[in-house]
Amino acid sequence: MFGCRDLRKNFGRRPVLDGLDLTVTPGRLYALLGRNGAGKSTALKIMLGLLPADAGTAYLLGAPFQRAALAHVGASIDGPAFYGHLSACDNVGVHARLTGTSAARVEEVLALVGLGDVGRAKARSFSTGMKARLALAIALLTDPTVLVLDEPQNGLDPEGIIELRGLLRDLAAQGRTILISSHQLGEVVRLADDIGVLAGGRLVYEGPLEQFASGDLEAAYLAASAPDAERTPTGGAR
Ligand SMILES: Nc1ncnc2c1ncn2[C@@H]1O[C@H](COP(=O)(O)OP(=O)(O)OP(=O)(O)O)[C@@H](O)[C@H]1O
Repeated sequence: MFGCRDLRKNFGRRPVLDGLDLTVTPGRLYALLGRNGAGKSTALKIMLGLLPADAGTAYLLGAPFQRAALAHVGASIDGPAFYGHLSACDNVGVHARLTGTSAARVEEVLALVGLGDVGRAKARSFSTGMKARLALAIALLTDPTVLVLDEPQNGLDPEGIIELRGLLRDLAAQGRTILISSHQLGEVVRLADDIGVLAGGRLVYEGPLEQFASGDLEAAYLAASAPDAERTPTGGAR
């Protein structure tokens, strides 16, 4: 299992995560949704061991989190970080050397994310969307079974979003476990199988996207994700 149970995290006196339970099903694309500042990045960082929790348990590969399991995880959190003076190829190459991945795989992932033709160009010349693709290439480098992407659609144009959707759908169809975050339901509606809506430090809904609301999805999301919404469990909500 990939997910967490009763995760709690305060920054100062402010609870950001307040008993978060989350479960990502292999082979299904899970989008963690929540407004700006809801705690999505915090949750992802704790689940990847980048930030300590105050309480609760993160699970990776079916067991409580252990650093060694990260060898099976590809992630892009907190936006792309690159060496601007290096080419796309060399940026991915740095990670390839660190992870013992072949040079052939570097070319392969660059092609996979649509950067095959610009591999020699310096990363600092890249648009936001190209940088997002480069971050994805690095995340995919080790052919991970678990993929975690913080707001992967940020900066992508409509064509890029369609390509990302195809790529992530293919990866999910191969049985991989995929968790992405987003603050906009509209962005994930055509991408996710399952969603978790984070508000008030916990999930107010977790389950199949199509069961989230019968009518206006956006209105339902805005109501569910409002920080001051009344937290009364209904239907599939928790
Ligand atoms: N290291 C930190 N120290 C103090 N406060 C923090 C820290 N990291 C995050 N926060 C606060 O915790 C809250 C949740 O932040 P987080 O980045 O997890 O939200 P998010 O849902 O990912 O938001 P966004 O959609 O804007 O990326 C915010 O109020 C943020 O200011």
